[in-house]
Amino acid sequence: MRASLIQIAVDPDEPVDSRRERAASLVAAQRGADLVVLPELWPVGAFAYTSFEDQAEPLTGPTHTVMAEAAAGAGVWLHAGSFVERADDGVLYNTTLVFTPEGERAAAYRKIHRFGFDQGEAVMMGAGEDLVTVALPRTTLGLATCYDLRFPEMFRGLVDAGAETLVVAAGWPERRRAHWSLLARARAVENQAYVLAVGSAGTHAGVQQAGHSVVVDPWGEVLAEAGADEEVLTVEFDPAKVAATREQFPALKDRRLGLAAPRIQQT
Ligand SMILES: O=C(O)CCC(=O)C(=O)O
Repeated sequence: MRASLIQIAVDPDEPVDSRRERAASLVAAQRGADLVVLPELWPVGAFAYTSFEDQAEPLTGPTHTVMAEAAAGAGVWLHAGSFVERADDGVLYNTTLVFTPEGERAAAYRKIHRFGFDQGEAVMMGAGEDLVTVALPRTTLGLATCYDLRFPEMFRGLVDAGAETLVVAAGWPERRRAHWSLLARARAVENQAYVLAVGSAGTHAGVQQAGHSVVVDPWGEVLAEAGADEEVLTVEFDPAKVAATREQFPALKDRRLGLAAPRIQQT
């Protein structure tokens, strides 16, 4: 399979509509790829909290329209990163869209773990409740967004639901880049799955982005890694390696705690 990770730069001086069109052009240029992935909140910027209300869109708003057309135009599976969704009840969500090569929406995932502790996204947005997987012809994707990367139990849940390729769309800050690289590899090794982690470039509301999108194989080897600036990271990977790794080194079969309610000894 060939995947293209579009590490788009978010420049506050670039109008959102222009960036949407630019993202669509970048997707169009990936014809021939099986899967194209964009990062978290690239239309508005992951840390541009003061713009969330103004830039919120319904599920089928402008980002949905432009990305559906881009997927169909390029004939690719498109993980369109995430955007600020305003639900019918007015609640905002950090929502990821996935489209088929025909431009049909295959999935929508609302970020489960909101970042910011007592501010920003954590107080401005609702939390998703559902784990989401998407069956492609040769692999099953498990969807995660940025801060989700810190929660291994979520990834184990995705693996239990059949995910073999874990896609993390992020707007990860440069100052915690070491965590990004380490956690992406950890999630791949512990789940014996591919990890496609795509970040953004540029500076969102003063927060320098880490870039360094990375693709890790089920053995923990880094297959490809981007630099800090805008770029498209293209990688070929063999989905069959997930089953082969799980068969050759069947650590997932040795799990104990999921089998029954664990006994807890407290002294
Ligand atoms: O966990 C982190 O260090 C970064 C998370 C984040 O920036 C986000 O979820 O938007």
